[in-house]
Amino acid sequence: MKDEFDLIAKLLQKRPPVDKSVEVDVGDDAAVYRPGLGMSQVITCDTMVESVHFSEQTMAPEDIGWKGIASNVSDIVAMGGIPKHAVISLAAPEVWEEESLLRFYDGLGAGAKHFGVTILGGDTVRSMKGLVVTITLVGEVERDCSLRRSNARPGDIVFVTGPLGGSAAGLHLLLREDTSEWIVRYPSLVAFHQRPYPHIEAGRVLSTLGERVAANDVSDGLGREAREIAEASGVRLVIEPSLIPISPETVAYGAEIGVNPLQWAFDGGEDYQLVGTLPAQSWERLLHLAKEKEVSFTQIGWVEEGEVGVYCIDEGKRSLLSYKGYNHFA
Ligand SMILES: Nc1ncnc2c1ncn2[C@@H]1O[C@H](COP(=O)(O)OP(=O)(O)OP(=O)(O)O)[C@@H](O)[C@H]1O
Ligand SMILES: Cc1ncc(C[n+]2csc(CCOP(=O)(O)O)c2C)c(N)n1
Ligand SMILES: [Mg+2]
Ligand SMILES: [Mg+2]
Ligand SMILES: [Mg+2]
Repeated sequence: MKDEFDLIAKLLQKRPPVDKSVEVDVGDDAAVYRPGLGMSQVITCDTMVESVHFSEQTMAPEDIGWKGIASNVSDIVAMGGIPKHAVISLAAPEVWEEESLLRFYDGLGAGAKHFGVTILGGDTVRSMKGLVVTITLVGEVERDCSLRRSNARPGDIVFVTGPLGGSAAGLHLLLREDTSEWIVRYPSLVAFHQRPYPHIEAGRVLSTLGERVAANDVSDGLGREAREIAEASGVRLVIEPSLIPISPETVAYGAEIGVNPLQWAFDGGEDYQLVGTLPAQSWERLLHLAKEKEVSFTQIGWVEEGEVGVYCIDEGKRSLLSYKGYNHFA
């Protein structure tokens, strides 16, 4: 690369085309877009830091780009929204040469295309150590239809949208010294970690249901995300661990190395499924709509009155959840 501007020009060739809601595209001081009529705007940002969120051993440059988009899409999905436009802040050290940065943008562009996101700009600077990627994503949701963490009430059903713990199992496998032989045996675990697929339709089914729905995406582990719903709503969530969907390969890998896969589900994070609650009388209608949209919802528990928190139920006995989830500063 000749310089910063030459690099930006090359990176921009990797992004999907913009739609007609964009009034001013990349190339000016800021981008301008038109929000959908009658829609509320949703905005989120997430950062990925080398050695914290990924390393050379765990993710190829393309995977970092894909996962950066996916983790932001996941937060828009958790509000029931449609992801729309993103800006990308990139701080790259010298060791990240042009070829690797272009590969990072290949993954970013593929993710953006898959999730229907346009890239409207960003910022490119030098970092002294480690790659740092911050993505800001805007989306939209029908007015007053967003999925709030504070929406859970006693009597509701607690659900998740897909298997949990797979990403943490994949990370465990990728960090092994003898990783290559395990990758061949458990490819789906590597995919859970490197290529998460938040389900936009799952969030959309929930936000267009016309019901009171709470939701949170599982970035920090089921234990942490469920607790955030319990605390925001002032209720008790009761989870039956045997109902938590865990993929067969996650179970098999856990059994082989002597780890209870529930630990990955509760504490691992980065699964980017939803955990949420909704009134029990709407459950059958949700399942019917979900079938049409090819998304899955699994009941894992229910909401009760009582001391705020997350409880697990085992043979009829409730105990306070001991799993804490991922915490950057703990
Ligand atoms: N530095 C910050 N300044 C202002 N608000 C922040 C900051 N960091 C987090 N928040 C806000 O705090 C809330 C919780 O943030 P958190 O990052 O835990 O949520 P999340 O994005 O769902 O989780 P994750 O980052 O694990 O995906 C969000 O509403 C977020 O916007
Ligand atoms: C090399 C390496 N070591 C550890 C982890 C695990 N990890 C890092 S951040 C995070 C929570 C989600 O991030 P955030 O809360 O910032 O959205 C998790 C589970 C990883 N992915 N790669
Ligand atoms: Mg966040
Ligand atoms: Mg979130
Ligand atoms: Mg987090």
